[in-house]
Amino acid sequence: MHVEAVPLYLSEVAPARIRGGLNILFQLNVTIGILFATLVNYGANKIHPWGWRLSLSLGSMPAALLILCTLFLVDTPNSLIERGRLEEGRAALKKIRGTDNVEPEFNEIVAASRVAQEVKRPFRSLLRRRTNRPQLAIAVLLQLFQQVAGINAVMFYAPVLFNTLGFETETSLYSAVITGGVNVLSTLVSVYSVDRAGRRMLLLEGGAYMLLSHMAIAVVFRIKVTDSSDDLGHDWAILVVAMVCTFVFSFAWSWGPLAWLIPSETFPLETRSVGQSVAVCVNMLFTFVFAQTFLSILCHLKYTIFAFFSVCVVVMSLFVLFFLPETKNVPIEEMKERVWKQHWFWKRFLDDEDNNHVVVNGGKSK
Ligand SMILES: OC[C@H]1O[C@](O)(CO)[C@@H](O)[C@@H]1O
Repeated sequence: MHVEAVPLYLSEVAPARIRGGLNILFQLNVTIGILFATLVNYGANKIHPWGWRLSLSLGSMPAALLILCTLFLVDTPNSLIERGRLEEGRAALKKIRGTDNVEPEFNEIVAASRVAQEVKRPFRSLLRRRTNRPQLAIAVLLQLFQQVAGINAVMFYAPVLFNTLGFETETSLYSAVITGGVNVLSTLVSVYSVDRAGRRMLLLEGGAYMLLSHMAIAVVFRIKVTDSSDDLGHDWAILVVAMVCTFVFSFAWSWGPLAWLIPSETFPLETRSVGQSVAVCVNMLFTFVFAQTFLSILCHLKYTIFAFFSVCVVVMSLFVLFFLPETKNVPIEEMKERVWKQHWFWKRFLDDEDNNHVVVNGGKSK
């Protein structure tokens, strides 16, 4: 529930010019959580025989903190207005913008909420109406791509992977702490640059480095890991660790945070919550599938799994190049006019909708 609600909440309250950076604070906290968990595992590994109990139970701490902090949150103006609480919505908008001059934005949200109220079944509308296809396709594909790029092969199994490269258990856990630290630092890069460089640029650049690192790992495994020995040798193992860090570094400034940010800012109000839920569902489904299958896939496919990740990165980068519109600095309720209706491919879905209105309204276009 938090994964669905937090990116949406952040995108709705943020002013357009810093929306990306603010939204990415969500993923930053995910990465801090992962680092924290890895550090706990590193320490708990030394406590016999009950260290694992400590590892598991400490997971409740961030959950408790989340519940506590949620008590202090106010509703977003968009949500208040959508539920008909106009004056409260206006007051919330003034409060979060720090100015009384909010009428233009208030009117935009009111207009969006009128359209939203006409949609009685958002989930059905999301799946059936052509006009929702662009956002739905992008949300689903970004989540799918984020996972097939191989991040959780690394995040979940880094210690096992490093172990198979010949590192001791302790060194493997330590290496996982390093990748966790790289993950946090690089997400900070994204917070800083997403509203300057734009979403497309980060995804394309990140993709290039991810490709490079996957290919390098595939080549090293191909050359050095044979059936008779799984031990790479010190220098090669260090090279692989460096490439894993490069991969995590480039993922964390690009696909990691942006697969959450973009769906949360592109859906119109009427399908925003349900669209984000679909995105979360796809992400969790593929995370689960990877968690369950990666080790046996690695045993069977060996180095070719990294070749597979490389192909995925090429496909997802081509998708960004041709099909992902830039949403930097565009106010969230203006996406339809300024983004979708201008895009060479996706605009046909909205043109059809306008034509339908003309027919339905007997020639009176809305
Ligand atoms: O930081 C890496 C983590 O981020 C996610 O992609 C979520 O955005 C997880 O699937 C992964 O474990």
